[in-house]
Amino acid sequence: MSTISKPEAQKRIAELTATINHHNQLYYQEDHSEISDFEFDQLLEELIKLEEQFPDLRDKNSPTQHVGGTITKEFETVQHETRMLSLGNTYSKEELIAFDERVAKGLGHREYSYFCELKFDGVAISLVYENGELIRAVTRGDGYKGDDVTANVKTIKNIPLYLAGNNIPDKFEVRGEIFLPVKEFEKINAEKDAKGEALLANPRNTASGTLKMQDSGIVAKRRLNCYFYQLLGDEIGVDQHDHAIQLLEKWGFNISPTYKNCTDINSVVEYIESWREERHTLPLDTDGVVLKVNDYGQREELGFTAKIPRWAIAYKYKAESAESELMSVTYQVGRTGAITPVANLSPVLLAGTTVKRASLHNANEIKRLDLHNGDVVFVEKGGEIIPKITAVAVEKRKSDAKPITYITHCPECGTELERKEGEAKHFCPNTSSCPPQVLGRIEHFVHKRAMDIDSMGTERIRALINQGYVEHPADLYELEGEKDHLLGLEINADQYEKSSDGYLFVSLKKALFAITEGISLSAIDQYLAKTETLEQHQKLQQFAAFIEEQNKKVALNTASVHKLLEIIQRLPHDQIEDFLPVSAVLSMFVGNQVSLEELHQISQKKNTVHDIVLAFDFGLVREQEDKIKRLKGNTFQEGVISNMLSGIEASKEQPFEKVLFALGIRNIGENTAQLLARHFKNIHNLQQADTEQLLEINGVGETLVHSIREFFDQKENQANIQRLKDHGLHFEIKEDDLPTVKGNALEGLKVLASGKFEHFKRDEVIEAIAAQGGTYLKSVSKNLDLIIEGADMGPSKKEKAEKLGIKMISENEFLSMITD
Ligand SMILES: NC(=O)c1ccc[n+]([C@@H]2O[C@H](COP(=O)([O-])OP(=O)(O)OC[C@H]3O[C@@H](n4cnc5c(N)ncnc54)[C@H](O)[C@@H]3O)[C@@H](O)[C@H]2O)c1
Ligand SMILES: [Zn+2]
Repeated sequence: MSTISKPEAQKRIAELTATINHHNQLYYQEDHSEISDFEFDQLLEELIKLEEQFPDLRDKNSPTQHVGGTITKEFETVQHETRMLSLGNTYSKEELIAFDERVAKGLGHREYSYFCELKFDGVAISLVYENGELIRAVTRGDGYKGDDVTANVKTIKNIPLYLAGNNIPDKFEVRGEIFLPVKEFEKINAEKDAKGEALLANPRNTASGTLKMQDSGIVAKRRLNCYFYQLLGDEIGVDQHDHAIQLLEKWGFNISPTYKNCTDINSVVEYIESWREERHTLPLDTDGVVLKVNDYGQREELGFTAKIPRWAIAYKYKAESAESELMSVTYQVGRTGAITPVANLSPVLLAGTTVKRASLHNANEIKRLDLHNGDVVFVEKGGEIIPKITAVAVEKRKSDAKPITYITHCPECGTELERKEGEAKHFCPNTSSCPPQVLGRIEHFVHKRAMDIDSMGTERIRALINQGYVEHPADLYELEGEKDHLLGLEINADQYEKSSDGYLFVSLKKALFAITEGISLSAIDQYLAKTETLEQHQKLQQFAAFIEEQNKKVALNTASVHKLLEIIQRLPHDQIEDFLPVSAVLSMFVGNQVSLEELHQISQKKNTVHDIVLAFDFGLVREQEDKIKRLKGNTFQEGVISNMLSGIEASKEQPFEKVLFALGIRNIGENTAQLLARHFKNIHNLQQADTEQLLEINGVGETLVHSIREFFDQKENQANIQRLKDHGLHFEIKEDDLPTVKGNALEGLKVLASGKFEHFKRDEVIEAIAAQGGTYLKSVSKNLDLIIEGADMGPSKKEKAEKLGIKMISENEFLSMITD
């Protein structure tokens, strides 16, 4: 043990306490972390050790003495009947064995076994059931009392609201971990990315934030899930954990099938090892293994400390770290114009996947790391999905390595970048014609929920933008006239990439395909997959051996590869993993008609091979043309073009509310667009509305008023609306767009609507019921007169309604009732 004087210890304890409290507050209250779990656990461990060394310096409020969370003011506070504890944790096998020795000693060396489960990385929840019905769901809070989040938890599909079966105790409590499946998390982020919104950091924080939302409707959409791991109650009739888990399974609770009973610590270690990599295939994030003494009697003998049980411990997997080389920094322009620097790395294997890139977030991060070209860096994949660079091996830096300098101009459109006071990110201010920003606008416009134009995926839109066909949505309605030029236009899928200096690169795969003969794309794909972790020049060198294996035109193909290698040598150092400079490849095909330097320069201004070739007046023979064709991306074909054009034509029939949403006015979502469309009936009224009139509408606030003003104040927007109008889009409401009809079809009736509806949103059904003289009730009870049954109405609700003999009608029956 290190020697530290008492005053020093006192000072350090105060520091650690403040830091840990700060991170706890962030983690539990704000669903955000500034340091990794490992770093956090190390701080806590240091504090525990100091307090052990100087027991009289241990404050009863120390973070070592209570669980990290607290309750909030937003929910009702509920006292837990049994305290919700934390778990001790360790990252080392030695400590695991030490734990086992304490258990053995505590039990007087009698036989015992461990129940092993994965440690699910989500949010702890306690559910109380009475008479087979879920009556309360409470968060862990400070361990003694938590937040009542019942309404939110009830929206989680596989949490049973009612239990069916025999011998279910009148009252019991079950605990588990609410989580967001990784797939759902990725889906949410993909949607956010498409809208140019900030991405969520990880599934745990997202789950935690979701559970604390005030609107259960939004919670329901997030598709949370839950695994259960503990059963509590006076009359549950089991005295072993494995039996309790089996009971829970029988009663219909969701149990992760990954658990295992282990009779000694060695098989626990085997269990841990068997899941170290395999856990990445599970539907949720896990960060370790929890082992618990299986027998309840033995648990009681071992007891608890202030914060953790002595009969259980969590073994946590340390985030893996790997060494890699920084090849280059490229800059991505988001759909909102935000610039994100990306580190291109030599590929390394990390936590089950090959990593080639790491996010650098912003200029501050590059400064913080003091990144230089060619640096050897450490990458880590923690709770976050995208790997990050944690440090630089400065001692390995070459003496002539240049520091990375941040770009000053947008790599997409050349506009000078801006950075607002107090903001970390740089922005491209050219919202109207910077290609990724235009892309964001067009993608939003054609979206299913907006103008609903088919056959216009991201790549196709990008192609149309990059090649100057589309800048504003109104341009779409003029594509018909360009029909002939569209045929054969290159769709530059993922095969191109721009280097930090703006040079055009093409994928290695396409390049190898184009320079060789008789070797298929899929064979090249397989070769690249096999050599994934090699450095790029090794991939190229070993490709010669692969050519021999393929045994097709060996001499010719080998010569081509050598020539390519030689040409690449002559170009500047900039590298992008798995991409090659287009100029290098093209120069192999066009012979001496133009110099490599000239080609390279032009590739800085162009976005596709097609564009570059068009820039010269080459005299090419058939064979050369064929080679160039092999290098190009997919092109627009007849069928796609006609689908696209008829989709564009059909979109003219979209109602005003969809058009309004499609315009992409900031802060006008789908619902707001609908609200405004129905209220103002046409775009003219909306534009003329003064602040007061706008604020009168329920759901419209200052921010929205500002966005509306800002939008209409721009002349360009006015002009574009006019163009869209000229093309026949609807800028006023048609009366039959309105579903709410006044009448007395439900006079005096108590009505509930349940499930999903085709023609109504949640509050619209309620509105429609009220408009017909009915009273809306929230739950199924014998007071109800009528239930309108939507799709996917909860089975337990339905069963209860049937039992009570309440009349149920379908959405269509309801529609004809109110329109008669
Ligand atoms: N990065 C940060 O800033 C920061 C800040 C605070 C806390 N943290 C992290 O939060 C955790 C500490 O919080 P804690 O006190 O909740 O401890 P813990 O999360 O390590 O352990 C207790 C919790 O584990 C959960 N759990 C998951 N699977 C389980 C299973 N199979 N059986 C039993 N329980 C299971 C339960 O919700 C239980 O409440 C640590 O992982 C710590 O690194 C990080
Ligand atoms: Zn730009």
